[in-house]
Amino acid sequence: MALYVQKFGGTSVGSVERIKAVAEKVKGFRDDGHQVVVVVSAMSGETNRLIGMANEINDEPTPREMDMLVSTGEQVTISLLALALHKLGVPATSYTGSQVGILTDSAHTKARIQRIETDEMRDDLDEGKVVVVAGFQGVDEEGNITTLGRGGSDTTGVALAAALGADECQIYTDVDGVYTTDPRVCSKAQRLDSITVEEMLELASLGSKVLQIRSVEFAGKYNVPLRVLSSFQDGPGTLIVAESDQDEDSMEEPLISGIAFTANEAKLTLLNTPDVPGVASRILGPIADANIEVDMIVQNVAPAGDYTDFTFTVAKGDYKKTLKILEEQVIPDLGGGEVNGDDNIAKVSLVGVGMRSHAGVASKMFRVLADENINIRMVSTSEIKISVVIDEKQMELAVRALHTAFGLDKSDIESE
Ligand SMILES: Nc1ncnc2c1ncn2[C@@H]1O[C@H](COP(=O)(O)OP(=O)(O)O)[C@@H](O)[C@H]1O
Ligand SMILES: N[C@@H](CC(=O)OP(=O)(O)O)C(=O)O
Repeated sequence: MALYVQKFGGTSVGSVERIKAVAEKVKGFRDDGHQVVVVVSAMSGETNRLIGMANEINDEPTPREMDMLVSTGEQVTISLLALALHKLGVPATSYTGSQVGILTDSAHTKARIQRIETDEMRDDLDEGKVVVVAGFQGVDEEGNITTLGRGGSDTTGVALAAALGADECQIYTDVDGVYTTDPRVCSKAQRLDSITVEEMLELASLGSKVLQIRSVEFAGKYNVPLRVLSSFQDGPGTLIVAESDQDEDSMEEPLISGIAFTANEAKLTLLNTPDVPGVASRILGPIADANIEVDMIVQNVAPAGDYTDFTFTVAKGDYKKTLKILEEQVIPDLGGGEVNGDDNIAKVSLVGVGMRSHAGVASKMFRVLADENINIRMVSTSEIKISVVIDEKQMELAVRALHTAFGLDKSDIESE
């Protein structure tokens, strides 16, 4: 007998028929003698619908009320799934995050889990019940409902699996695993049997939507066996593994494991800023004070005592606010300069632990993009990733060209 935490995403519970299909799947595991805790998201589109209504009423909604509102999406699906399980003769009880004891800090809309009470879940499991938990939500010390950030049900799933010491956390979604890149953009993308925690962290943080980054962090930190699978077809999915657990066959790692991309950033350049100590902090300080996260940063080298350009990226949603801070606070403070902004950019990233031991990945990447006439505007690297910023309209072309050039296309692998 194993204990599984199974998380079903929005598409997997997107209709009454699909909820019934999830109930059948869960019943199958229980009939095989396993204990199951199910975490569900809201029906696909529901969270956006709720946010849209709030924005129609108030364009600056308070985070506490937003959490109160958006947490209702998951309350619908937990009860419907419990009812579907009852209909199949399976005893099941549904719980909101607050009822099940998912305690978080008070950072509304991006709360972090601090503690999970497991006693009630364990009692239910021991009584042979399926436990159905609302993903994406928790409760703070004062009893306020909180949410964990978009895509947060993945994190609920992995956190519950860690707290319960589950044998595996299974993330059921609308693709049958983690692919070399988003299969919706590149039809030649192929499913990976396994991927390391580190690589998955990079892919998630660089835009691959398949897992929320914090769920991967949790899995790494608490050693939770984590698998991504399809809700709609059987198959082994993709196992997220610690690097040391990779099997012998994969010792000769591929150079690149995956390609991530996002069009969700904007670029800002301060031209003609004085090149003296302290300037970077005077530019980025007010931005940090406004709680805006900065991603890539590039400062041009200037001759001593001269002027320089300073470029950085922020989330597209923070673009206008950042522009305003630069124009109204930073430029007057620096006593000069000019702002240049662009929110039609995309970031494309190659990720792979194999990069550590191979030179020349960046130069090959740049050559492939040059051959496609794609201009690179910014570059950033780490030990296992290279990211470039390019024009948004060339994003998909870049992803496909790089996918082919780095030997990731389906036909390349199949013919090996
Ligand atoms: N490398 C990747 N592998 C698999 N899917 C990816 C990848 N990058 C992006 N995706 C996208 O992630 C989607 C699944 O995530 P999401 O829509 O959040 O699912 P859910 O609603 O089940 O949580 C897929 O439909 C796919 O388009
Ligand atoms: N419903 C929430 C939480 C979530 O995780 O959804 P999904 O599993 O469909 O990505 C959201 O839309 O962000």
